[in-house]
Amino acid sequence: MKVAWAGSRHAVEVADRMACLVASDPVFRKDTRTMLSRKELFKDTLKKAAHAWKRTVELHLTEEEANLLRLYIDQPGYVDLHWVMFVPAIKGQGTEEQQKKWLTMAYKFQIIGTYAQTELGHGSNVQGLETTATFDPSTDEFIMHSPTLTSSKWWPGGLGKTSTHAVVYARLITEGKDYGIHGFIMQLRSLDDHSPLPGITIGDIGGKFGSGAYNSMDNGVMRLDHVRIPRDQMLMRLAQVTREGKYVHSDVPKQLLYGTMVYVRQTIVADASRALSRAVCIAVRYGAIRKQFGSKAGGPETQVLNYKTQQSRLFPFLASAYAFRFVGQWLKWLYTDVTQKLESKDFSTLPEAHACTAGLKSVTTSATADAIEECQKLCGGHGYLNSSGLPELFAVNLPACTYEGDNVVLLLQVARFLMKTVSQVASGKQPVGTTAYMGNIQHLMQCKSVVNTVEDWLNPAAIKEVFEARALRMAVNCAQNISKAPSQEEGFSELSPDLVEAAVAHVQLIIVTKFIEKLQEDILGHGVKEQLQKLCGIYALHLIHNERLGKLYAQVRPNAVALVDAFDYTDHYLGSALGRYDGDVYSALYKEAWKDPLNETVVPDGYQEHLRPLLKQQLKLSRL
Ligand SMILES: CCCCCCCC/C=C\CCCC(=O)SCCNC(=O)CCNC(=O)[C@H](O)C(C)(C)COP(=O)(O)OP(=O)(O)OC[C@H]1O[C@@H](n2cnc3c(N)ncnc32)[C@H](O)[C@@H]1OP(=O)(O)O
Ligand SMILES: Cc1cc2nc3c(=O)[nH]c(=O)nc-3n(C[C@H](O)[C@H](O)[C@H](O)COP(=O)(O)OP(=O)(O)OC[C@H]3O[C@@H](n4cnc5c(N)ncnc54)[C@H](O)[C@@H]3O)c2cc1C
Repeated sequence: MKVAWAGSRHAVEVADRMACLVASDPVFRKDTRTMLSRKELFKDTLKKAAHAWKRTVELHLTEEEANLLRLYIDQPGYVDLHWVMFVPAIKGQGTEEQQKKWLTMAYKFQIIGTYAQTELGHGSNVQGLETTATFDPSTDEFIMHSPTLTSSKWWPGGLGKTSTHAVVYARLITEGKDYGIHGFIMQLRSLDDHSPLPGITIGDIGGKFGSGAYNSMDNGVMRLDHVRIPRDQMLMRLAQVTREGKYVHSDVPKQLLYGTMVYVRQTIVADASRALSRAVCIAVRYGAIRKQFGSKAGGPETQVLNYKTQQSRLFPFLASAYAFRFVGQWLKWLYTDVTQKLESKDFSTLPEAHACTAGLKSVTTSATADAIEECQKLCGGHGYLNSSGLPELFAVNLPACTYEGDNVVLLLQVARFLMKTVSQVASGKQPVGTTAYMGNIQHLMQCKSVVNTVEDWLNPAAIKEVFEARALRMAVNCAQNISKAPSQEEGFSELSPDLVEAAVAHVQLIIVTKFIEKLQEDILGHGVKEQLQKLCGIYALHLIHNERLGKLYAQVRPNAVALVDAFDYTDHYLGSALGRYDGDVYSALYKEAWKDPLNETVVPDGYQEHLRPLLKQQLKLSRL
């Protein structure tokens, strides 16, 4: 099962090696992280990042190994933005010459970069950004400026205190005309003393939800006051400004400006499955250790994992973790495929790649955030302790519903793609890829489900048909209602809640389909495929019909702990007293409690000033 989860034996081996490297290095300790002040936490993040880079160089780690090392360190920081957004933005939007110049420095960490798109006033509406980049032909420079308070860059990770450079998104103005949003490479801080360059006001935007968690990241604010940069720092793969100030568009679609977001959304699906699997791992393992109530005859107490209510709340998450993992692996393939096509100037699959990444990012991150919260409840009181690992896991993953595109905004993008496809089907065009099922419109609009029993839910063809019919009928229904509205725009707006539901149904169909396709591969190991079939059935059935699932849960229960062990997480990475591999939960909780700074003294600070006088006064009064 470990191989099925990781994707290959090689993937299991590399992941194990990197996880152990992190777990055995004292610099990467994280058990007291939630007790650090913001300043201590930030410094700790800088230390870990520098140490990780040192180890990467010393051990000549490959890119795959270095990425895993960073993952297992498990502490958001500026390096994430550098590798996940700054470097890909230059790769996707820079010319070959620009890539050579900037990536050479970025790969050696001679510069640290971030992705500065969002502003105080606009995040979702990228076309509404206000920062300007005005070309000055007299000096061959762009003047980068924040004309209003709301144009202040706001949120970019690493911007607050760390980044020396950024890809800054701004409205390009040349020859008096506004050509809309483009990317520019800007140096922000001195490479000698790290002070902001003239005209740049920069800082951190302040503390965020939860202790520890995303507070390790210095999300930043930046104002620009007529800062000049050379013309060749405009990212020029999509469009160029000539020496004379002429705007020239390349023969690539302008949507490639959003390419970095497509890339990151794809990686976020993998992050979501990992976060969900961690929460499920904690809740399942703890559920096997925790016992409450016994039989009336005074027999042994029951493992809480044996309660049917616990299973019906928890096993759909276990199934979802596997479902998201497999769809994430497929999405990575889709992204690689579309990138190769783009390189040979085939842009035909770009809309589908956008819809798939946007939709899967939305559905998986929303489900994951909800599931982590529920896992906290599934662990009872102890789940609420920081030492359970769940509060921090929740706080770190909750913003994934917002960053890289608010989930509802992205689902509306999927809906727009679906409405277009429905109208193309109506005019006789055969849909392809993940919308190919829409071509079967006659049958799917009328067919009746053959699913009656739990066993039917293990029949892939039956499952697929149910999901296809549901998704298609919801999409067609929306399209018909939009066509009755006074205008397409008004109809879309009025029906947006239904459109979001139709988009979710389409995305769930993709997830179910990819799970089924996974089951058609050669899967080694005794009983592995059978367990995965049951999980696939649970994933599909819990979305459609919450009844009849008990039988499947009972079949999964004997292997529940093994199914979470297959995630192959070290105790260091899981970071949970409740989810420990050895099950020694109570000693761990007890030990963790004593690490809290409040326990450094037996009598707390503040006793002399506030507690003692109060108690003495009350004592005096009671004696009167
Ligand atoms: C423990 C450590 C973990 C490490 C993990 C690290 C990860 C990093 C962590 C955090 C980083 C977070 C970084 C950020 O958040 S960066 C900022 C991200 N911002 C957004 O995502 C903004 C969302 N908004 C948008 O994407 C767009 O504005 C929009 C909603 C898509 C609307 O755009 P616009 O107004 O231009 O467009 P239209 O709706 O009119 O669409 C025009 C056509 O373009 C097509 N389109 C839109 N987007 C794309 C795309 N990305 N790719 C391809 N095509 C796209 C759209 O479908 C329209 O096409 P049509 O044919 O219908 O005209
Ligand atoms: C932790 C974190 C890290 C981030 N890192 C970065 C970074 O490194 N670089 C960067 O540039 N940005 C970053 N961001 C910003 C992030 O990308 C934006 O916050 C995100 O895109 C959402 O935009 P918004 O904040 O403008 O939300 P808003 O658009 O203001 O959303 C507010 C509400 O309005 C709704 N809404 C908005 N538009 C519509 C619509 N058309 N139809 C229906 N409902 C709508 C949304 O669903 C939401 O409920 C980060 C954000 C967070 C939280």
